[in-house]
Amino acid sequence: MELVARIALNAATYAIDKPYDYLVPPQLADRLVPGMRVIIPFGPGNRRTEGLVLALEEAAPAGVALKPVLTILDEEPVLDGQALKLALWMRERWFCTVYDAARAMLPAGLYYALQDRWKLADGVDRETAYEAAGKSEHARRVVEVVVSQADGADVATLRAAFGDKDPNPALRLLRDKGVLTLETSAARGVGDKTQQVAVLAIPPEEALAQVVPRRRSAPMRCAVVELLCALGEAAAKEICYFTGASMPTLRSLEKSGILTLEKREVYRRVAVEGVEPAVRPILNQEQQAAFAGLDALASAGKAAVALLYGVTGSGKTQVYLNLIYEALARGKSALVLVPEIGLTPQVMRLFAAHFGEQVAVLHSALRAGERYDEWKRIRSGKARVVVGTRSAVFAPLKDLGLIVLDEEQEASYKSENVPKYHAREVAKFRCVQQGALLVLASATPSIETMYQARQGIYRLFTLTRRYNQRELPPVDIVDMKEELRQGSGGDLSRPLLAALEEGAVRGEQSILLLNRRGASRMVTCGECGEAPDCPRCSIHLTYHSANGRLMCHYCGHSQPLPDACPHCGGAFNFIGAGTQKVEEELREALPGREILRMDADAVSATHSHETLLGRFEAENIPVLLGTQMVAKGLDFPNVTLVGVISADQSLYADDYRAGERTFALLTQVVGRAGRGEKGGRAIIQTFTPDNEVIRKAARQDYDGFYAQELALRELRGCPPFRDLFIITASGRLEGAVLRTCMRLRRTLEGWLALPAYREIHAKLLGPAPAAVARINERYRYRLTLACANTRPVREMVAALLRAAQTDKENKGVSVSADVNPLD
Ligand SMILES: Nc1ncnc2c1ncn2[C@@H]1O[C@H](COP(=O)(O)OP(=O)(O)OP(=O)(O)O)[C@@H](O)[C@H]1O
Ligand SMILES: [Zn+2]
Ligand SMILES: [Zn+2]
Repeated sequence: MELVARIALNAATYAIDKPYDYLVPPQLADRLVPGMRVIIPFGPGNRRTEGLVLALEEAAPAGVALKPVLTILDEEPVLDGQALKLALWMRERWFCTVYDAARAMLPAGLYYALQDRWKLADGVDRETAYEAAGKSEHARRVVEVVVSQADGADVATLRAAFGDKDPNPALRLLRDKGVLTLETSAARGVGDKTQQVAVLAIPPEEALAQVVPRRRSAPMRCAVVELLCALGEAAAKEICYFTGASMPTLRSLEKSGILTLEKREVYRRVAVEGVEPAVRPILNQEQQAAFAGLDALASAGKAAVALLYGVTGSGKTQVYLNLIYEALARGKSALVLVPEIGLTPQVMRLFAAHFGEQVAVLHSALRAGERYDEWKRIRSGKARVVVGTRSAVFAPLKDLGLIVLDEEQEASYKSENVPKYHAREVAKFRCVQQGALLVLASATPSIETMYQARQGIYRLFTLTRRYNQRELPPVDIVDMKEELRQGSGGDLSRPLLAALEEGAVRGEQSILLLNRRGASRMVTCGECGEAPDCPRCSIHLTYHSANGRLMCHYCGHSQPLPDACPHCGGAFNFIGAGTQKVEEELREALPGREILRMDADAVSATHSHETLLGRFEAENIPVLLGTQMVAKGLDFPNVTLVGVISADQSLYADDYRAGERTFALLTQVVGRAGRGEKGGRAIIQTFTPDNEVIRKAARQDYDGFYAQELALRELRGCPPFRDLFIITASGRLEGAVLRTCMRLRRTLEGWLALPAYREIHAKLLGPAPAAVARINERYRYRLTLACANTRPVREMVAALLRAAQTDKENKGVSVSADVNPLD
């Protein structure tokens, strides 16, 4: 019998991603565990590549000799058995490789970079090497480069020394003669951080007896020992700081056997400072009822999904804080996911106040070291409550009892990069694995989620009232067409301006939402109407005031704003009410009133999100104007007016979720008003006052919106009735991309006619150009397959991708798939 490791390859493409068998040599057998990464030879040239051990099996030697595992990279497995299963499931579900999934699950600080180095073989010296190179000029050059580098030459160095010649034939020749070997080393992105801790090695009395009599001659030794006797142990750095001693003093005390210096791991953390501990919230009757029902589910130890549907300000957060307290008391851990835009300093403080050091925070803005260290705190069990954005769904918590997805309808839960997972689905899978409860919380649940709840698949808990019986604010709709007719041409209607002024006079505050992504503006020529395009994408460039440049959001291209139109020399206009333009209009209309602008520009430049919001509250600034950042989660009691400057903007995008997004955004922002004792109101400006989505949002009529939207989805064949598999082909040559798409379409048509797939009842659409037809010089066309997301369909799509990737006719075209994309 021999020990065989089944290994997923880092370098595998989707078409060849499967477990590969390798022999585990006896000297590695007792260390290797599934979930560890290894270095293995792969392919005809036996290139060193990184692999992940999925399983180990005893097997009778097969006919062919297996290649061996060369090196183990991890001391402990980085993924446990459940995480490995999750990776395999993600592969099946989102058409990615196992390694794509594993990379999403691990902090980048754990990634290895493999480096190949050519060295002289054991026992070979320079002379022998030159001898072996003989007269070949290339071979002599190779030897020269290799011996000039202390620990061998990497490929880049060799290439550089060869100019445009290829060093590989010479390298192979010398390797075959036994002169050179290729070694692969692995370097990790981020190392563990340690600090030295001094620990008293003998009882305090003995230690003092040794140093106190010599206080005169060695005052530092004495001071250090006295401090240590008081503390037992302390970081070496701190001892030096408090006593003025230096490291040699500590080392000499170690030599005398009085103390020992130990290396301890420390965790890099972003401290949330000045947070007073909070007490567990006491719930009102309605909250208590929801909590009791949810807690019964959580304590049953069986996997379940629940929707906590509650109007804005009803206390959903208070309910799930209580659930976390209960989970911790049962010895379980808890995970709370918030949307990208929702992880505000307010939220971080809230969790720190309740759970202190037990909280770990994971989000994309952390530095690699911080992220890696939080990951370790979670894995070691030191942190048992995790708050984070999308990728935190993979946090390596043990004994998971509860996952909460706050604002579960948010688009940022769906990854737009490979692997294109949805955090809600991953959370569901983890809850099934662990027998845990998944709570989806929202005032405006996604249509899919509410549908599942109404079908009885998810349990439904409802909070109908705002906390303290506070009324939801009344909402007025202002028809901007009418405003135009009356001769007011700006972005701000007269009723809105009047309400802003009234609020300011009373010393109250207002929030204004500009419903538009980012702070960027489009630029057009006032003479010929041309708008500068990105040279690499089929999209107009937008102007960024922070750096004064035109930029492309898709490929990152940026260029200075030309003085004049390159076509006709005309002057540029800036269109679209950017926040800055509205700010100017506001300043004119409300002279002497302070206005705080919060958008990507204002936040990134000098002030953080937190300082801006802190000022808004502390200085009682009358008006806060911003993009979507101001719509969600903010809780300021003195805000009595909310205004939406342009409700229409997000409504007429051409994807099926536009209505849902707009409804949620309007409902959310209206919910920011009247949270305190004074009550409040909201004003929505629109060019389409009869639009049902806007009208229903103004009435906060989710049920009405749901009914209307569900009927529309059924008619159009969208989720939850059908899932959309989007197969995208992209490449530099438009014709080739289109031909690939046509071939894929014919293949699919053929398959769908087979008896095995007849049950699928799919609707096949396309090829059609993607919404942005060219990105980064690559054309993109897509096919849409609308049908229920079942195993046979996924198998069919997987087979299509594999066939597409291996078909020589598709050279230069890459093909990928996504399910229910949100863009
Ligand atoms: N049981 C309670 N005890 C004390 N304060 C409460 C309680 N329930 C709610 N509140 C207060 O009411 C406000 C709204 O509560 P919370 O933020 O939990 O609501 P939410 O439903 O999560 O709101 P949103 O959907 O708007 O984010 C907060 O200021 C919160 O402190
Ligand atoms: Zn022009
Ligand atoms: Zn571009």
